[in-house]
Amino acid sequence: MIDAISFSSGTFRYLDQRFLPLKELHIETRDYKEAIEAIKTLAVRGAPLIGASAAYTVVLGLNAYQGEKADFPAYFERLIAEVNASRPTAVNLFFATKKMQAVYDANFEADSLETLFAKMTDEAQKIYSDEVDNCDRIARHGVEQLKRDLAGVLKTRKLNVLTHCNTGTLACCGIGTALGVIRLAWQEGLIERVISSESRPLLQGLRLTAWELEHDGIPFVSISDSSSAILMQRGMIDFAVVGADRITANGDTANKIGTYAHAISANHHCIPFYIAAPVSTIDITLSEGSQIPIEERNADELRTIFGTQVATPTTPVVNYAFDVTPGTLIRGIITEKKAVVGDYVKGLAELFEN
Ligand SMILES: CSC[C@H]1O[C@H](OP(=O)(O)O)[C@H](O)[C@@H]1O
Repeated sequence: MIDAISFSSGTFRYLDQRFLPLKELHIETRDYKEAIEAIKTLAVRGAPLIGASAAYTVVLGLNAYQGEKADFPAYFERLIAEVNASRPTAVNLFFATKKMQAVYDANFEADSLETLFAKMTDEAQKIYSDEVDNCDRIARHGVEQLKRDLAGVLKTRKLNVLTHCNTGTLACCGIGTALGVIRLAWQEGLIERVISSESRPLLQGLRLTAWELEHDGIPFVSISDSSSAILMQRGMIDFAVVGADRITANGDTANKIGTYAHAISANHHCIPFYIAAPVSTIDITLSEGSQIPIEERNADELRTIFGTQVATPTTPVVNYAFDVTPGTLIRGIITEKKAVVGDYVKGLAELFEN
């Protein structure tokens, strides 16, 4: 499997995704500020991977602490705030730092700093390994949902699937969320071809999903984001499955910019549109999608293409990194616990009941 991130002996190691697919550059760091910068610049990216990276970043911060135990609470509060400020939309980041905070809250008083830091390091590793396992479960639930919903088509032929951005190992720690569903469906002989939309402006689809699909030998084509509608109109897409950065209690879903347009087209053409995401991406505290903070990124991400100026430096730009697809356009939300279909308020709430 692709080695997107790892943590051992106090060192955070990551594959710098900004240079893929043309260069595979692995970076090692023990500096939490460098790790924060890697998240900010999308050297590491993808909601579940951002969560695991955030947890490892906290551990780097712990290992850098040289002070007395009495002064640690103030240091830790600043550290968590710095990590939380790195990117605003993917709720997995905050899910991870809350998990680290919980270990701190439960053990700070009783433990030495050495013992506490060891427990928090174990928690970070668990966050990572849980996301690896979640991908396998999401893939299974997703394939079973496809077999139910597309049984008619599957009687005569395999399926063509649209996906957006990158939701594979580079984004999720394991086989992927949406791309995990696609990988397992391919292995089970259900997939004819993957349609991977480029995902401007940072091209996670054209660069990263294409790289992962080529790595696996899965047939695909890359398309411009605006081409999905004509392929649907021509019957070239049977379903769509994408990832998520934050899902609210009613099923509204924030995902890479361009997702909403794909969902509108899919709805117009009666093509099922699925979200695949771990429960760690669901923010049950938000009732609907307008409450999700949408990251706006640097205008030069549009004005230049990987260092080549393509618009004037003063061209006005609006650069939202995400959009929100209403739950009403979503056929099902595939999680590691189950596929939630229909009443999202009830179905998503049940995921949090023991
Ligand atoms: C399963 S990753 C979820 C999500 O993260 C990506 O955003 P980014 O590349 O900006 O980190 C994209 O929205 C994926 O669908």
